[in-house]
Amino acid sequence: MPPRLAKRTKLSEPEAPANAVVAPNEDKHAAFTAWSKERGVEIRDVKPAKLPGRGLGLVTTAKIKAGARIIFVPEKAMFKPYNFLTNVSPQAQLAVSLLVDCKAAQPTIAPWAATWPTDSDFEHSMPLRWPDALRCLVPPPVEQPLQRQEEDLTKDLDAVYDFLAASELSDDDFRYYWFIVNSRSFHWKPPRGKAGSMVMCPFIDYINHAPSGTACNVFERANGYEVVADRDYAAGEEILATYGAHSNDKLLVHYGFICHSGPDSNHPTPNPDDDIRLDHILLPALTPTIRTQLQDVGFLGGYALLPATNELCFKTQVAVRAMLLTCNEWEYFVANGEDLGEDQSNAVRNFMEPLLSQYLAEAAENFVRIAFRREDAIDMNNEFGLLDTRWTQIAQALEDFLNSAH
Ligand SMILES: C[S@@+](CC[C@H](N)C(=O)[O-])C[C@H]1O[C@@H](n2cnc3c(N)ncnc32)[C@H](O)[C@@H]1O
Repeated sequence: MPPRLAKRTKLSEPEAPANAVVAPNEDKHAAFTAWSKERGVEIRDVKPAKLPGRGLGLVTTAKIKAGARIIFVPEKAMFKPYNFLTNVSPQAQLAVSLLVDCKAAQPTIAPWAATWPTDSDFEHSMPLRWPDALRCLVPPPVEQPLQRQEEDLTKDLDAVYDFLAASELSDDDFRYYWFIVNSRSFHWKPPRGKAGSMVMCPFIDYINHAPSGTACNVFERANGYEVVADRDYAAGEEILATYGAHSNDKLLVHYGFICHSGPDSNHPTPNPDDDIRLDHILLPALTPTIRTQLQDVGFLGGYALLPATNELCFKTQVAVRAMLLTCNEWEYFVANGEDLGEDQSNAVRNFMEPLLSQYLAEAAENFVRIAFRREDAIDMNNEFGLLDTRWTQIAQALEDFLNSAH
C-alpha cells in the first residue's frame, strides 16, 4: 500500500522537492549512506562526493582489488512501484509511486530523495526542459529522440491526469519524478517468473556513467544488483558504470550530459560508443527506389560516422553502394561485407564527401547562432556548454574524416 498523502500538500516546489526531511545542517549524504545500510545495502570502500561537471558520484576511500564487490543492493532494499494505477507505463507508475511517497505525511524514502538533483538541475541539463529558442539549436539527430521523449512524457501525463487531479498533485510534481526515474532507475525481473518492473536502487544511483569497457561491472543477480570492480582502484578514484553503449546524442536527450571519454579532459578521445548520425544528409540523397530496396532489408536509416575509428558504419556503406552498384553487386556486398569486384570504398567516400562537407557548413552556421544567442542568455551556461560541445564533437568527427587520406 502506498503511504497516505499529507493533507493539503503544498504542491510544485520545483527548486526543492518535498524531500528535505533531513536537517539542513546535517550531512545528508552521510545520513543516506547510513539509511541505505540499515535497509540492507552493502557498501565497501566508497563514499559519495561532489565531482566537477557531473554532480555527485562515488569515490573510493581505500584501495579496491579487481573483482571485489563494491556495492550490493538486495531486492528488499529496492523501491518498487505501488500497483494502484493500471494501464500506465512502467516509468509513469514508478514516478507516481515516488511522488506519492515523497508527498506523504511520513515519506519512507526521505533521506534518499534528499540526495537527488533538484528540478532546476533538470531544467538546465535536460533538452526537453529547454525553451524553444535553445531546442532549435540541437543538432538534427537529437531532434527525433527528443520528440519521442516529449511524446512519451505527454502520454504518461495524460495517463495519470485523473489521479493527479484527485490527489491535488500537479503536472510539475509528476514531471520532476518522471525525470528522476528517467535518469536513475533500474529494470528488475524477480526470480521465479514473476513480472518485472522499473525500480529504484538506493546508493547505486550515485554512480556516474562511462563508456562500454571502461567501468565497473553491474550485475543483476537473482537476489539483487551487484557492482564489481573491473580493475584495481587506488583510494580517491571515481567508480563509474556503463548505463548502456549510448551515443552522446542519447546521453544528452536521456540523461542531460555528454561524455568526453579520455584520460585528459584537454584532449578528450571520442566516446567509443558514440556515433555521428547522418540520416538527415544521406536519406534525401537516396532515390525512392533505393529507399524501398533498403527498407526491405532493414537498412533504411541509422546511418553514422563512427568517430572512434573514423569510419562510415556498415549501414552507410550498404546504402551508398545501393546507389552506386548493380543489384547483384550490391547483394553480394550486403551478404559478404566486401565488394564482389573492385573495392568500392573510394566511390562511397566520393559520394559522401559533399554531403559531409554540407553538414560541416551546417555546424559552422550553428556555432554562429549559438554564440549570438549566448550573448543575451542569463544563467544558461550549462545548456550552451552542452550545445557547443556536441556541435564541436560533430564538426571534429566530420573534419577528421574529410581530412583523412583516401
Ligand atoms: C544515476 S545519476 C548519477 C548521480 C548524479 N551525478 C547525481 O548528482 O545525483 C545520473 C545523472 O548523473 C549525471 N552523469 C552521469 N554520468 C555523467 C558523466 N559521465 N558526466 C557528466 N554527468 C554525468 C547526469 O546528470 C545523469 O543524468
